[in-house]
Amino acid sequence: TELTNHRLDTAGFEAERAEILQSWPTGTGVSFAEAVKVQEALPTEKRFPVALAAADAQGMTLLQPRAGVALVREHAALLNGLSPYCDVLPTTIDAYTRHNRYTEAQDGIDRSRAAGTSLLNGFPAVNHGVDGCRRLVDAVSKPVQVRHGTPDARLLAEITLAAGFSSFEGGGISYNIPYAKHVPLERSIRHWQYCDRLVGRFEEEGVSINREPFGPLTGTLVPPFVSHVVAILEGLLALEQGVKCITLGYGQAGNVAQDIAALRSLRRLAHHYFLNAGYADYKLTTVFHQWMGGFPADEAQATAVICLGALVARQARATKIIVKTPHEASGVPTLEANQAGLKATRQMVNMISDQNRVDSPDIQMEIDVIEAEVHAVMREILRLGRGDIARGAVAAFQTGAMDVPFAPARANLGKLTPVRDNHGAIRLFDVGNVPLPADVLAFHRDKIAERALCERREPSFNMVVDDVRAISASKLVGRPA
Ligand SMILES: CCC[C@H]1O[C@@H](n2cnc3c(N)ncnc32)[C@H](O)[C@@H]1O
Repeated sequence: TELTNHRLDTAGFEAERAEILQSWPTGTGVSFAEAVKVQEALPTEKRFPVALAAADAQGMTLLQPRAGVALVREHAALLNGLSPYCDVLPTTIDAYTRHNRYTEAQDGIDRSRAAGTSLLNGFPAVNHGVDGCRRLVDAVSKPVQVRHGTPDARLLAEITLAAGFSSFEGGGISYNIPYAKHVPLERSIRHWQYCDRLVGRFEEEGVSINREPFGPLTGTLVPPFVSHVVAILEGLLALEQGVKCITLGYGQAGNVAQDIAALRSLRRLAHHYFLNAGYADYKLTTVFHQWMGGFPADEAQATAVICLGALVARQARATKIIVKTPHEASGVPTLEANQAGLKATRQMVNMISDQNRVDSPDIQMEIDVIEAEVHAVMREILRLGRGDIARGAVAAFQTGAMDVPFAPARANLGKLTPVRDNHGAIRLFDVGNVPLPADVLAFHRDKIAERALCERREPSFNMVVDDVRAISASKLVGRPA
């Protein structure tokens, strides 16, 4: 049946559920009635929606690391090592599981056991099953979220939610375009309607589960409007399936005014589109991801990047920060490196929290530009989808009206090309087929011309390449050698 943005019907959902739970042996351990009981038994200090609502009400910013290792006991020990330095916990899922390659994940578990150390780049939750995941949730003392990159996360959602995880990251666009190559967008959006419907079913039983679309996308010079449109679409798709607790995200790009503007505009735009679509019964929070691009290998320099992200997130009053580590350039961080990133972030957040928010004309100008861009693209999506945003999203990626820079997916056109301006803000070197208004295009052109003049070189793809490498080379703008 054709993809539409309508709540999945019960019969269809149940039929699909039976099929999903048969797709791997651990699926047979899932019972929805039992899952509701496990969720109901969670103490409030282990509920993600409660932590988010409290932080939002008090204007606090929660710290969350990423972390995931192969075996239950080691992963629990890792999370308990991080817990004193953060407010909410992750469980980063391994790459095999993200592509439903559970046989290889099992092999990774067996080899990790034999080696006495994790040989996977995350926690293989599907293979550990409900029992293993419940042991993990019982072993920690803070809310735990599933963080991954899975186009088909249906079984992962069933197992982890049945075990007491109370937040689930991802979406049908944000976990396809940056994470997959050959998965049709219709398919991943449809799979995530299932995940959102499952969360909606928990909500109907009085159990709230947080959903967090993946904001940063490719994390490489992504213009704020591009990630905002995906976030808003995935928020709308989730609301239609009965999700009530939504966190929308944004990945730090580097220019302080633009990043603050991006986070503030994200909240306003989301409410605008959610309310316009007729939803009112939801809780919205925001998450700021510290720099997602290339990191300096030097740990002191990497810590500076982490601190810049902490400052901006707190200035923008993000509800949550995803914290990086000084090992970002090398791979899966050690416990100590992860703790270091959290401690530096906490120090910065504390020092900023007592201060008033900085405001500047730059911030409002960036907000105006982002809002004009988001409205232009959302209008096109609604036109292409004849009012249906699921169909409109698919069509927009086909025409290039939506286009994520440096994305691997075949579903993505890849014509839009970003570049930094003279102050490091993300501008458009090539707008591709994105239908932006003429005055906005002129704004981008002028800002890039300013840099070209200053660097005495023509705007070119060399600037883009220089920018992609700049922060690893301890700069923001990729100045010519
Ligand atoms: C959004 C995903 C990219 C980020 O996710 C981090 N990441 C991936 N896997 C793990 C892991 N197993 N433990 C701690 N961090 C991890 C990377 O470093 C990067 O920052």
